[in-house]
Amino acid sequence: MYSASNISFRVRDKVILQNIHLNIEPGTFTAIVGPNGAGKSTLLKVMTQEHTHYLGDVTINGKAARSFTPRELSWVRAVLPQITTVQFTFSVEQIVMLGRHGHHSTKKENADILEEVMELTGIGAFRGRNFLTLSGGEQQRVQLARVLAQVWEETVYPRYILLDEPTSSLDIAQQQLIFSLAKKVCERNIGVMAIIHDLNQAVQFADHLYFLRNGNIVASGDAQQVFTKSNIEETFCCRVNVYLDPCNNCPYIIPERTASHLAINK
Ligand SMILES: Nc1ncnc2c1ncn2[C@@H]1O[C@H](COP(=O)(O)OP(=O)(O)OP(=O)(O)O)[C@@H](O)[C@H]1O
Repeated sequence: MYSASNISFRVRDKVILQNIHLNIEPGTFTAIVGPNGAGKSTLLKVMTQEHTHYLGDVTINGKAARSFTPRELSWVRAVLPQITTVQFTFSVEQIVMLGRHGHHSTKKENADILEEVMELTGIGAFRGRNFLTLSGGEQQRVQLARVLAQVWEETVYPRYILLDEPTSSLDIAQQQLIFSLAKKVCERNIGVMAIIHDLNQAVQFADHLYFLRNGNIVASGDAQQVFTKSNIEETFCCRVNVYLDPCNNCPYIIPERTASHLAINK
């Protein structure tokens, strides 16, 4: 399990996270939702050890995250940030292979992993292309393949991937594809944590959801437990109606068009 216990984080006198408890179970999909500025990306950066001056404990498979070397961290968790900038002319294959950096694998093992993740993410057709010439959706699938390559090997310990809004700027089909792929890799005993803005997507894919507001977890549980009108309205200050989608057998929301949300929680 990947756990955050009693995490608080501040920048100068500004409190950004307060007493956060969060678990990512291996083989499951955990979604973090919350309004802009709630602290979601900061929480992800604390989990990944990009931010280290936090209070509380982050543990990965029972071991303090602070005690991992950067290389050890790279074996156990991979991160897809909101924006990944590539400045140089890398081929698609080269980008995916960056995920194998730091591993002690043979050339053959790396080549096999490359093939598997490229096939899963459907990027084989442009393996030799300059990454910068790909569309936004194609680039994001390549970046996902890189992240998967990093934690693909079956190991005795569970691995994790952490995704920060992986589908912003993608069309609806590409969004569904990215989340479907992330959900599928849970089958390899990989725990997935994703920051998701689209609540309907979060509830469709997540086994467990955390609602974050003003640096606090205000609700957590499975969809049935937390995806309620009151939780959503209080967290997002927006009036919504919750319905049941008979196709996916999961709830979905439609926000109200009125400006009455401005009066919520003020
Ligand atoms: N280095 C910093 N200095 C000051 N304030 C910061 C710093 N980093 C983050 N913050 C503030 O902390 C709050 C949480 O930021 P964070 O990026 O974690 O929010 P978020 O929930 O990911 O937002 P969004 O959905 O808009 O991406 C914001 O108010 C942000 O301005």
